[in-house]
Amino acid sequence: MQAKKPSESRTIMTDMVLPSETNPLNNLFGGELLARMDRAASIAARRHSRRITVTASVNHVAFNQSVPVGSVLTVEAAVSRAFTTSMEVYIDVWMEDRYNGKRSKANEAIYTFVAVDETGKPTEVPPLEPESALEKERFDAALRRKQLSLVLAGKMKPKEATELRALFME
Ligand SMILES: CCCCCCCCCCCCCCCC(=O)SCCNC(=O)CCNC(=O)[C@H](O)C(C)(C)COP(=O)(O)OP(=O)(O)OC[C@H]1O[C@@H](n2cnc3c(N)ncnc32)[C@H](O)[C@@H]1OP(=O)(O)O
Repeated sequence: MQAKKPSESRTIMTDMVLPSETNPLNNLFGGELLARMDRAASIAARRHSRRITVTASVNHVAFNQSVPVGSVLTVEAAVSRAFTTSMEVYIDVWMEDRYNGKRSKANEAIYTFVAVDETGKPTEVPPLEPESALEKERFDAALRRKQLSLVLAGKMKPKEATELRALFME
């Protein structure tokens, strides 16, 4: 299968924060943000694989900054590494200040998607070829994150997580 670049899966969704999506402090619900990220990441995984994709795990989410009602939020997702049937998707969330238009990083998350056929059976995806320094950095660390996710899910024995263990031996 021919390798693809992260730019081929990059998905950018911009939308505003409505009052119905906020908590009593008038900030965006965490669950609403997770759903927006899932939608963008799912499209990125589909653009990379051209297959049906399912969310296998949410590996990392950091709510660094609250997002007030009325904010304009941009969710940017791209495949950061493809394995055999799974893809890691890195999501950056940017917030635009409603008064001065200044853009700041509001959130970051990493999701894992698996490409499946019509029967739900995992199916192979094209490899990923990172280009920029940031894409290469995310690509390199993705294997350790996959191993951590599998260990936490009870799908891999810690002693088999060679690259992850090496991180703690340095
Ligand atoms: C084109 C443009 C227009 C597109 C326009 C479309 C718009 C579209 C909008 C849709 C809007 C939103 C859509 C969201 C998508 C859902 O929300 S999907 C619903 C939620 N997710 C699910 O229901 C998934 C349920 N789980 C499953 O089906 C199975 O567990 C899975 C994920 C297929 C994995 O099955 P399995 O038996 O564990 O398979 P296995 O062969 O062991 O593992 C397969 C791969 O998954 C990896 N894996 C399994 N578990 C984990 C884990 N916990 N952590 C990391 N990796 C894991 C394995 O390592 C393996 O990776 P590879 O080494 O092959 O790369």
